[in-house]
Amino acid sequence: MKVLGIVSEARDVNQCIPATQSISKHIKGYSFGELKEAKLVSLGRMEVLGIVSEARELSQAHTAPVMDHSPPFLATYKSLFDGQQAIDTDTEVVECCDLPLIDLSRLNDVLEAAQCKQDIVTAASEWGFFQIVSHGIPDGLLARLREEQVQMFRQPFKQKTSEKLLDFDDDSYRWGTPTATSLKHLSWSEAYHIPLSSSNKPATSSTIRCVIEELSLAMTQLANQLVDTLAEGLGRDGTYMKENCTRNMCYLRLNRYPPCPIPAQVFGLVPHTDSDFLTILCQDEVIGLQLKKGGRWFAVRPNPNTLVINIGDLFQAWSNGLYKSVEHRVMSNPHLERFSVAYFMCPSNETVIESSAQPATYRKFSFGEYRQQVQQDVRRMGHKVGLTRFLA
Ligand SMILES: O=C(O)CCC(=O)C(=O)O
Ligand SMILES: [Fe+2]
Repeated sequence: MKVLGIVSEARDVNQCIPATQSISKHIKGYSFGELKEAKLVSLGRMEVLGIVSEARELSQAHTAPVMDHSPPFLATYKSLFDGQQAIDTDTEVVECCDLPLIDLSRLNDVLEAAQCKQDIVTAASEWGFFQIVSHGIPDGLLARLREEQVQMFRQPFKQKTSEKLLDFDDDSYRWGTPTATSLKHLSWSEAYHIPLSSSNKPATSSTIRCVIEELSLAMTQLANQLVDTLAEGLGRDGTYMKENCTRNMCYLRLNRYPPCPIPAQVFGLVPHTDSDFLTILCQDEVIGLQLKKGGRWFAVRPNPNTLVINIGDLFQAWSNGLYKSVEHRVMSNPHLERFSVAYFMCPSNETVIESSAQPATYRKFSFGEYRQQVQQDVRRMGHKVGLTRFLA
């Protein structure tokens, strides 16, 4: 417990560092969340004290004014903060969990392939979430994207809101939740939302452009491979999905969760399910992602060496509820910033989602219809209702 005490001192010291440049970097590559969650009592006392004094030095060196790259959450959403309740997650006991881990290289081994496919189907049915290794996306490519992502978010806030991101769409930069009417609907995060259709425009020579192009090709290949396996598990083939979810229908979202001074009051990303077939998520080492399983919230232990896969609403409907689109959220963190990248596998608006199983749990609907309903619910009620609107 002594170490935890020291860590909390480190945490207080870290609070003084305006840029909050991940204390994880100063605690031997562990984020504070990990230290706390995993109770890494094996860390030597002297080592931790050394880190604390390093943090102190840093705090003194960083007496610069507050960074101008973070969005003005407190000022903009002031009316929501006045007199509102906390989101009340502090009273919940949230356990840490490891997602089922699947080594995709087993798919290429004649002896292992069938079991590997079964593991994917089981994870999609029981968890709606799993993590993968040997996924074919080069580590170097993911690292280059992360570098570019950090640079993009480090631009002054004004520049992010006023400048078009290269030749991507005008409104690709988003922050907070403009539709929020209460604190529980506000997300303390910023994002670049990039439709991959814009990849078809003539490529500029910018690095981010090239990285996104390369990554989206690799992600599409990976998503197709997963979809083939998951469709096979339903006795169907993946052709329908691959034909309708072409790369130019998909999205990439670059997320940043700035440190939040009032973490008990606001989420980093509000609880939601994804409105797609499948999401591929690449997170950093900072804890934050939580998912609901059996009515309880679990914190996903971050593993930057894996990619996280989660089933979206459309797959749940198409599989007649066999695969689960599970509610998830990101907790805000008072000290650490967090980055993630999500690839959303979406079909065209005209694509009709219909289960082949009988009796069907959901009526058939087009993706365009689903999207419109989600937007309408968010506008009118402040939150998404989702698939229950489409019960048969
Ligand atoms: O940042 C994360 O870990 C989750 C992001 C997410 O759920 C989303 O963008 O839909
Ligand atoms: Fe999500």
